[in-house]
Amino acid sequence: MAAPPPADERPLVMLAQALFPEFAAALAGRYRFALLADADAAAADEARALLVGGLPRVTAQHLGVLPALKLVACTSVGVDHVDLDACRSRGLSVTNAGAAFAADSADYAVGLLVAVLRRVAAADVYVRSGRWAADGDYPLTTKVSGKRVGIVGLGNIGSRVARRLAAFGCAVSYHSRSPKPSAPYPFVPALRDLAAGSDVLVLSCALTDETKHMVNRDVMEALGKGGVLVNVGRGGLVDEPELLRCLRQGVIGGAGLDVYENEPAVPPELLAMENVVLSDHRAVLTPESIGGVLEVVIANLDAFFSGRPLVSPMEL
Ligand SMILES: O=CC(=O)O
Repeated sequence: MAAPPPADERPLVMLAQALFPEFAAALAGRYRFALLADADAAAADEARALLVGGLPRVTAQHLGVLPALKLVACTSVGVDHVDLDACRSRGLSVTNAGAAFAADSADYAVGLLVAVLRRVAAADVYVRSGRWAADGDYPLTTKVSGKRVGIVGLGNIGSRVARRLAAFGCAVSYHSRSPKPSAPYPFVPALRDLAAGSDVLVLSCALTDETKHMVNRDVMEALGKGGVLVNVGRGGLVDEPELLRCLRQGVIGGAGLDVYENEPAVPPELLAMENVVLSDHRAVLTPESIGGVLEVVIANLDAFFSGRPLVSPMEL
């Protein structure tokens, strides 16, 4: 009689949603997977780790069907899509992408800043539509080098934005929950004051109950009519209807937006504004960064299942 097949000893990892094929291929040798939406009771009872790929909403109810759960491993930097209160009260560990996306996000923030101040996208449309030959040069735009830039959130991304802009001769200052003793830039305790002293405000902080709608009319009025808002954090950091009003009324001068409050919905009014550069929440996404995140996820899962300290645990 043939011997029974050996038991599959790979640990089970529950998936909040299907993985990118690259992720699935790289992890399949080490782990078994079940998809939360389809998992049977045995898998739900067994799973000690939940892998949250992308930004699907993970509620207390989702967590509640996984009684053995100890780890929520996210592939993103921001974890506002996960009910962190529920994780805290269950004593779950949560990990994020660490610094894997930071360079790409910082590069992109600087790209948006340059694109808005120098009207790169509008000039591109101008040339493509034949208006250069027909109507003459596109109007003059604004110099980037030497601008005063206020960075909101001086973490892995914000600190890289600061370093890049220092090379442009920009005067960088920042606002965050608390001053960073090692940062060589002035800390500004009130966001309104940071906006008042900046030509450009770059948002690179997490979305939390405290930071939701932190950029309100008052902050935009302080930024002023020549001021530009760049957001590579989360749409919810900004009161979006107020942003639309401020752009329409010329309260601020422009915006570079990679994120929105209700993605993938983009307020239609933005589409017609020449002083606004838009993209589809892609600041973090390059094949190189995705490879880096894969390494962080594998390192966290391997550490968890072998009882070693996690690589990128979040403070809850
Ligand atoms: O926005 C992307 C992320 O948080 O990783």
